[in-house]
Amino acid sequence: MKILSATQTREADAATLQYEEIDSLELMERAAKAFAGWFENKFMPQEPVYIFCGPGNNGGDGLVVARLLHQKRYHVKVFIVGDSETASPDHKVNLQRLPETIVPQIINAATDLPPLHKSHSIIDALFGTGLNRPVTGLFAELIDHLNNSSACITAIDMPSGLYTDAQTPDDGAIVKANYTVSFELPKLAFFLPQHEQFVGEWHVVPIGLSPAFIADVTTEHYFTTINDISKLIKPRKKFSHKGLYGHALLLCGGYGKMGAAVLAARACLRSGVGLLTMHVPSSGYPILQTAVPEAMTLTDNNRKHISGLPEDVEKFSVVGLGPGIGTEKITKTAIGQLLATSELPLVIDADAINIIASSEKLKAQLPKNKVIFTPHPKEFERLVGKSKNDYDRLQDMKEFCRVYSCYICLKGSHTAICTPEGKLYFNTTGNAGMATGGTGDVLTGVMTALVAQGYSLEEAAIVGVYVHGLAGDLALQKVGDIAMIASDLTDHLPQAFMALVTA
Ligand SMILES: NC(=O)C1=CN([C@@H]2O[C@H](COP(=O)(O)OP(=O)(O)OC[C@H]3O[C@@H](n4cnc5c(N)ncnc54)[C@H](O)[C@@H]3O)[C@@H](O)[C@H]2O)[C@H](O)CC1
Ligand SMILES: [K+]
Repeated sequence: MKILSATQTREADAATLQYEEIDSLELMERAAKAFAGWFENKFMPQEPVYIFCGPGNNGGDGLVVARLLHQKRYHVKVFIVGDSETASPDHKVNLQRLPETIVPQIINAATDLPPLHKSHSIIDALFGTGLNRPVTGLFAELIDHLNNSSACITAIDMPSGLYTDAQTPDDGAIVKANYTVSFELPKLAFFLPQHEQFVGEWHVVPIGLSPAFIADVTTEHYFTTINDISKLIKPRKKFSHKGLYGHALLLCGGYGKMGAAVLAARACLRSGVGLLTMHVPSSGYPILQTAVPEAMTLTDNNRKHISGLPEDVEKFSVVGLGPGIGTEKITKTAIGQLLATSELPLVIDADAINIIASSEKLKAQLPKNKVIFTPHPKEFERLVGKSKNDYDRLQDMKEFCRVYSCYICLKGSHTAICTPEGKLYFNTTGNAGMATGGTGDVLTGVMTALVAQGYSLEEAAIVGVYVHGLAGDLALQKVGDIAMIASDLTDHLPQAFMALVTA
């Protein structure tokens, strides 16, 4: 699904009015109704609701929400900041439509700020996608007041003060919402880790923005949904044999880190690969043969580290490398040999990323359009460099993928997948329980298996990340986030793939 910019959201808004021949008041009513529906499911009518409205249509939404919640017997108080003479037309109309029993309180100075209590439920309707400068002055004082209270804050569309799709200047105040309920599509800002404290838990409610407009609009930014991903899943053929599903090679493991190889191998096998060969340091032989009997195991000449490659590397469909391998010189030499002699697609993780990051020569040897990197933020920094903020990091990632014609999956709460053309997909599965050792090794195994089966690199990257997170979400229901370990993900891959096939 597409992520629209603030400008495109406004255009979608206008297109919807035109196609549906409705006026903007009706769309505002729809948006507020969708928000109020969400709110009623979350908060009981007994709790006093304080709604803070700004001068634009976000404030207008707040006024409609006040009317709708009042009808549902919520105890609503409305606060309007500044001069309502300069408010947007739809804001003004909905101010008139408030029931007589709701008398808005005007905030003209800091002394007008109401005391707040943790039993209050706050709705932030100050600014939405129309924010066009950092929030300062009285608005900023109000935002500080809200942030310093212990009341629960729900933002309409955007946490006020946060730019929708660009870096917010440092001098602007931003609401720290517990929940953000946004209209139709999530905003780019929601996917960036630096905004977690402002956006809180985000939800999207549909308001019927024109599907035709959304289908036509061009963007580089996408988020993945179960429908997008299930369409990409390749059904198994009836007259199947293992030769149809590729032969993967995993170069993984080191002395004391053979578990990484086991995790990657099991995940690879649970993701549909036809055949799997492991190449591990020789001390890993009994471990792999015992722990993963389905995989074939080749041993390196070195006992502790990978120092070379198997013969006939070209017979494999894909190589996954990195988990547990360390950064010894001999291992670096082996990777150099792989890059110099093979044109196979590669899934590169962990210390293989660190090794490549440390050498311009190796970077220059990366085969074009054949590499997926799966770094966590530290590995990303070594590979691509340090970025000033999350937006710059997206630009830096696009630039790196363009220069080296590669794919990057930057792992995080919303893993970002970048293509050589600069397309960015944000993943929507996964949870904090997955922040534990070995889950990255599982991802390497999953993605390697998908490439082996003939998924394009773009498909393997977005499907792999999605199914890995979905396995984590399914595991969450059984073991919770605190006790979750990487093997729980592998154990839930079958259920995750089944969910995608039947979606
Ligand atoms: N398509 C949709 O999703 C719909 C969205 N709706 C809601 O409308 C807002 C956007 O409304 P808009 O009037 O364009 O902008 P805002 O309310 O966010 O604010 C504009 C208002 O505020 C002034 N302003 C901007 N920045 C600042 C600042 N830093 N300090 C002070 N004042 C500022 C600006 O000059 C304007 O006066 C969207 O988020 C939704 O909530 C519709 O209701 C339904 C369709
Ligand atoms: K808001």
